[in-house]
Amino acid sequence: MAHTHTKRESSGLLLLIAGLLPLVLGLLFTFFEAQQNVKRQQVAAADALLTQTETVTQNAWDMINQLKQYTDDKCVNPMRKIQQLGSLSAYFRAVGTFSGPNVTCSSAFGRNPGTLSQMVLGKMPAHPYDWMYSIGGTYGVPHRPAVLFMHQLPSSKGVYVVVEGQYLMDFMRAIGAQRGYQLTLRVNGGYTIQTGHVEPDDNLLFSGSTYRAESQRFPISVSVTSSKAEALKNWRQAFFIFLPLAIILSLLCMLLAVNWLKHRLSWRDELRKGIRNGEFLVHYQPVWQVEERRCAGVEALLRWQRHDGRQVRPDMFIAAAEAEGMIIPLTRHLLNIIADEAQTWSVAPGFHLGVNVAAEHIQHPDFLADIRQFAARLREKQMIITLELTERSLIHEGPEVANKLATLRREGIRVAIDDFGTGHCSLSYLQNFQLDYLKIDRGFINAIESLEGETPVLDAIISLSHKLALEVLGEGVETPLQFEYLKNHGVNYIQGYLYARPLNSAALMAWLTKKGSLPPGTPD
Ligand SMILES: Nc1nc2c(ncn2[C@@H]2O[C@H](COP(=O)(O)O[C@H]3[C@@H](O)[C@H](n4cnc5c(=O)[nH]c(N)nc54)O[C@@H]3COP(=O)(O)O)[C@@H](O)[C@H]2O)c(=O)[nH]1
Repeated sequence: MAHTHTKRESSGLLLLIAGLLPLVLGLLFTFFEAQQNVKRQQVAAADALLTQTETVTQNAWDMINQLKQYTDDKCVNPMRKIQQLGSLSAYFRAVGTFSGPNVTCSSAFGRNPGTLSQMVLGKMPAHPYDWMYSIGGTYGVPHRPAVLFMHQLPSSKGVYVVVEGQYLMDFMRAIGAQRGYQLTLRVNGGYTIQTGHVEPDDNLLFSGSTYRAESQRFPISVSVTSSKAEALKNWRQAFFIFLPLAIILSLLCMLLAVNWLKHRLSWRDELRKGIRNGEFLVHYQPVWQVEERRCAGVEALLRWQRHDGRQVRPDMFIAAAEAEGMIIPLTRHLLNIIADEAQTWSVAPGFHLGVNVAAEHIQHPDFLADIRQFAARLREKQMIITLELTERSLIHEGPEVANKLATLRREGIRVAIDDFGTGHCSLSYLQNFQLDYLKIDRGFINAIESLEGETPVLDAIISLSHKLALEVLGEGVETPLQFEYLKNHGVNYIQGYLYARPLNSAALMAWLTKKGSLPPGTPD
């Protein structure tokens, strides 16, 4: 009951995860996408501002070039020309000439209006030759920023241009207004011209961010700061575009989960029903003993014949039984069938009976009891029971498994390692566990191509088995060549279609009488 309850809970959890996962992934995806989008927009805004400022800057330097011819004049003849240049050109607040600390000619204020420091409302930075600098205001327009361009000769005379900050600020506002950006522009480390305002953030998830960029041509740096609201808006847009897809994905995942659960449940139910209705059969595949030239015993292999006549492949239903926690009931059922059928057999004492045991069963507390009960039912027949384990069985709970196997071995049960070479078993396991047989997987047998040919892995496995004093069995032997090769290399047992296919109990008895002592490959 508790088991069913837990299963129901885990099914519910799976459905919940399947439904929520696409939504959560969608949230994360749109969150990062929105951040990238904000960044892309900031980069575009910063690029636009830099480009525009560079254009204005280039115009200012062109103007400086035009003004250079008036550097040495006393502002008598060029006055009109300078006034024209200053008032007719776009962007400029004033242009003029200077000599030492004094302005000699100004397009805005005429001849000798004052000093350069008075013009820029502060101390003039000491820069030689050509330089540019952003300032907070000028004598005529104290509260509006500007950018000052100076060309100064070694004689301390020179020409200047004051670019009107309003042009730049109008442009900055145009770029930033739509997205609520705060933009800054700074020339040569001077005054920071700023438009827009962004409140500082207190939200960790959605916060504003600042992108900074610099001109490659001039000492101009700009920054674009986005607000939390912009980040949220971008995320909302991305999420609503993604939402329908996320809902479809959620439904799809839930559908897949439901299907998977149904399939899973049906495997478990079907296996239970199969056991109840006696749909499982056991076939026995004979094993040839090379030295004694006779059938040494059989390996029991489970078969599932559905009531509608369909056969389910053992590798499929065994894997499903293992996945669904049904392998132990199924193996107990198998042991019961074998014990029932073996009562009718007439075999010599010492006849081998191999049974496949799953890793989960070995780790179960009832494992010893299950095997002992099985052995007790066969005691009269004096058969040798061999438990066939895969390498996987040895890896988990190693010492506990080793103890259980050692106990059973003391009671006359033998242990074989099955499908050797296909698992991930370290060779040390072969020493640590007390084993009797090593069954070489048929993949290695298939590699045999000629009697003289080299099959290095197979040869190494055979020689390893000999060194460890394990008896060795070749599985899946299908050709006389494979048989000869294995025989020549000291393999003790042969199992495969060359000798016999798996047979039901009655067919096995008939086969033993007729062919039990004929070597593999003898025609019918
Ligand atoms: N835990 C349990 N596992 C079991 C049980 N019964 C079977 N199995 C495992 O299922 C896998 C598939 O088994 P099956 O389809 O029965 O195949 C066996 C033989 O029929 C096949 N075989 C034997 N000789 C040949 C051959 O010459 N050629 C060829 N192509 N196939 C051959 O090999 C399988 C025997 O495998 P093994 O157990 O490794 O000796 C398989 O992994 C079974 O172990 C069960 O009751 N419990």
